[in-house]
Amino acid sequence: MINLRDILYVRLGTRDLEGAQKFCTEIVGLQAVERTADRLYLKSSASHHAVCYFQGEPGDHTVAFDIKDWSQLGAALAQLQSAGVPCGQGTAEEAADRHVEAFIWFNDPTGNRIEIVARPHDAGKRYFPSRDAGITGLGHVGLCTTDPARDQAFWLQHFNAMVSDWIGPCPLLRVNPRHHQMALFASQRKGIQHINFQVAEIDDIMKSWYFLQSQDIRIVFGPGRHPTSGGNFVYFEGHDEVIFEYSNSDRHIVGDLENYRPRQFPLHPTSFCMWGSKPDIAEFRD
Ligand SMILES: O=C/C=C/C(C(=O)O)=C(/O)C(=O)O
Ligand SMILES: [Fe+2]
Repeated sequence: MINLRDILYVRLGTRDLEGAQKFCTEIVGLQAVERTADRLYLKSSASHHAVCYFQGEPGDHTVAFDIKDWSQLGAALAQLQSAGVPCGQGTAEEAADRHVEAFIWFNDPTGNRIEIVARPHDAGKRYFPSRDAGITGLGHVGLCTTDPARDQAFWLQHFNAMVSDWIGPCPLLRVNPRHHQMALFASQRKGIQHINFQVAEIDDIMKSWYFLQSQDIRIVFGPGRHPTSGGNFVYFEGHDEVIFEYSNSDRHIVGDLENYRPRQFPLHPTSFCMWGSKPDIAEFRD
């Protein structure tokens, strides 16, 4: 069993680093902390970064989690290798690029690239955004899956992942008490379906909703409220058509875990939004 602690960062290929920087700083409210000819690092908390754009193919996505016990990284790789999962050890140069001490990578059964990180670097500096969106940190990703049941079984077999709720066949998974760090949404493709940043309060979501509209940003869902995590949300389309979400979900699964039963929500619009907002997102349509 590989014990993960939390989601740490995403890596996104782009052919336009300048556009990514403009969108993420001026619209999303992330802080650019480092920019080279082929890299852009953006932060949303005390961690060195939450998003790294690299010069590459749009759609080339990676999601990283940090491992609870850094000494178990080798054992994690051995477990994945012996199960025949495509995986490998990151080089020292690749670790430096990620601002971590060490990492391994693997592909989930859909083909999503996942990295498991040991000893990620803290910044020693506060997150100081250029736009006050109220962001408190990277919350979760929606990850595309070509077979939700198969990929759920994979995550439950190898990791400390637990199902918090389902929408249709799609599980919302947690590796710590927060309601979810990853949701697997059925799709024809691999890659990140949306990137969630947590914000402090509903006011931040509504202020952003007005702000995004004033900037002609395409709102693709919300404002609304998820019955699953209980969070208020707004989703919008960003650079390279990547979808971003702000939400203020504060549901934690704690207490009598033995008897916790994940709730099954039907694949129906009310399971995505209890206020009646309709998503304009392929994977959220029933
Ligand atoms: O609309 C479905 C998504 C639900 C939630 C939630 O409960 O917060 C997400 O944000 C998600 O799974 O991405
Ligand atoms: Fe989400």
